[in-house]
Amino acid sequence: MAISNLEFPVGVVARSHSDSQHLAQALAENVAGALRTAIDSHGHATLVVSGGRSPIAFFKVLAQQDLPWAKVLVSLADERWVPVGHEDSNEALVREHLLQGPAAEARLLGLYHSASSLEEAAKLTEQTLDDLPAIDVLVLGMGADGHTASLFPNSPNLDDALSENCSRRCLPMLAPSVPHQRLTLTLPLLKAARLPLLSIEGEGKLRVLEQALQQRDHNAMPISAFLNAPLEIYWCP
Ligand SMILES: O=C1O[C@H](COP(=O)(O)O)[C@@H](O)[C@H](O)[C@H]1O
Repeated sequence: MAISNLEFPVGVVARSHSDSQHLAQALAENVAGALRTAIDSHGHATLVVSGGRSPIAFFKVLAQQDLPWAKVLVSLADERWVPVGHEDSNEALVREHLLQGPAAEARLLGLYHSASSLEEAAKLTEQTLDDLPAIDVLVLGMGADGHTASLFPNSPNLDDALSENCSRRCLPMLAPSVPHQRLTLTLPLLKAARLPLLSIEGEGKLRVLEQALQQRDHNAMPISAFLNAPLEIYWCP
């Protein structure tokens, strides 16, 4: 299947790349260009990225881009509720693969807090997010179950997190995979990004995307809540 065979709403652009490395290069150039534009327009830029395994190649190319990195704030769309030293930490992934070389000058706003419960941690993250300016560039990923950020199918709090009127910027979520406990940015904050991008790889995820577009069931496939304009989708087999 090719991504060009899928029917997207007006204003959703899908870009196909030959492989992971070409996707990473094109995505990094687009993100770097948008960060430069943001810095030219308001003096600083805010980039929110996803975790998981897929973004590593993109992070490495982006880290080498010629940018005034000290003017860039990097944060995360979601976090696994594990300390930053843990191998599953999304923040650790960003530190290891993005905040290197020239990009080491960027500031990182992490989401993780140690607390007595996941709910308490999410409240602390909510306070942290007071320091997050409007998002210039958002790079979402998507899991094979149709989750994006840590908006997991059928998780408690999902309805609230996907509501346009959600009063919280961060909510606790439960993933079906280990680590179960997650912190996610909620839909209104994510959807306010000036340049929202979605990066996915593989035939399997393309079929998940197709299903999400057809079913439009946000509870079963939360990614579907984001499949509307404006959105640029990057895909490779
Ligand atoms: O758990 C997560 O999964 C998704 C997808 O990850 P991937 O490695 O399959 O691309 C990711 O977007 C999210 O940030 C992460 O916490």
